[in-house]
Amino acid sequence: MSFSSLVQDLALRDSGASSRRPRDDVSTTSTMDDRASRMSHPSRAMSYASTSATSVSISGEISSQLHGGYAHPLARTWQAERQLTKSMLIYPLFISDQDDEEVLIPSLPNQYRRGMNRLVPFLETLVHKGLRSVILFGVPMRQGTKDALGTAADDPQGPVIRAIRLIQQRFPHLFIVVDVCLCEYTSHGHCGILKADGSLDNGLSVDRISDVARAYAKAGAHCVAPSDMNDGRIRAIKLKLIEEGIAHSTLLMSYSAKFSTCLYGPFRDAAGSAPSFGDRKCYQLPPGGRGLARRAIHRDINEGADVIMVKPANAYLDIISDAKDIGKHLPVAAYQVSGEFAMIHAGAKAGVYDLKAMAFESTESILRAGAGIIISYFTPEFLDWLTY
Ligand SMILES: NCc1[nH]cc(CCC(=O)O)c1CC(=O)O
Ligand SMILES: [Zn+2]
Ligand SMILES: [Zn+2]
Repeated sequence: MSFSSLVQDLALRDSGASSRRPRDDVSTTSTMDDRASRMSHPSRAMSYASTSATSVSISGEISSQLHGGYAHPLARTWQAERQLTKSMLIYPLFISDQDDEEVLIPSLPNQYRRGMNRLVPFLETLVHKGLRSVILFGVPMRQGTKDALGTAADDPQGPVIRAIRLIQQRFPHLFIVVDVCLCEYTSHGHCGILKADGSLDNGLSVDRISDVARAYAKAGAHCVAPSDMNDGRIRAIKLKLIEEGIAHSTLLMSYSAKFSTCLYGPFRDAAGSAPSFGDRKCYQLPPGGRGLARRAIHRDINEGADVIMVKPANAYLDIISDAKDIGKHLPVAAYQVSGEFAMIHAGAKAGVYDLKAMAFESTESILRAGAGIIISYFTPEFLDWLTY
């Protein structure tokens, strides 16, 4: 049989099939019974046999038939290398030093800044729905708490250390990540200690940041995640965890590829961490700097990071893919940041798309790029939307 007559033959058989049932609605109307009867249909079996009998390679008209591979909803899930599950999600919490506070953050839809006394009832509901992990950000609201050294960051009576202890005690199965940075605690709002000329003093900053990380880990954090971007902080933190005898039980997640972006605006509103002068362009990465991100990822792996993070996520999928490629032996995390979340909400509100559909699509694209851990403000919604 010639190739063209084979194709004609297959086309005829196909049109025979479509006389029983319209071809196009396979995905919506096919039932298992329907499927089973088609599978065992003798003419079907013959057409497969005749395909292999001729030495036609799987090309052209035959390999162009893709729809069968994803007609069924289950088959569609098989097309993704990773399925979104509840255990991939980390939920950001803003913890204020005003114990009774529960204040909506205007630029960050449905997100609140909460004091200690509001934490347990709020988390109770989420834990019941399957929440596995949170990332904590401390927000000192009290006047006079901030200084040039960010002293309040590791205050044992400050919101973060108290929240670590409380959460660990009340929700022993919740994995506690703590963001480690000074910008929420410094009077100038930068992510470290400054020199007289206003630039970061890398040595002093790394020393201070690693002390803060050690304090959080000692208080019971399962994971410390430095977001400051000072050079060499991963190594310094790892050494202090080893010195403290807790390196074996503390995960070190590095914000390795953290870009300087306009997408952190709502977070800075929430945490009150906008710099009082200048910007973060000399320590956070320039958005075009793919090579720089690759170098930072390599460096942090060599310095002892257990997980590498890319942030923001959706506009940086190539970086996530690079991270997966460079860090073959490490899990990759991605942070869908405040501005991305606010943007998705704004689009939905403007009628551009359905919020849930976009929440899933944006998250699935992050997984597709290579991340297996996602820090997401959509976590409470996903706990409702996902079954496991
Ligand atoms: N170092 C602080 C920090 N840690 C996490 C975020 C951003 C998170 C978000 O936008 O959701 C920021 C903001 C910044 O660097 O200015
Ligand atoms: Zn910072
Ligand atoms: Zn931070």
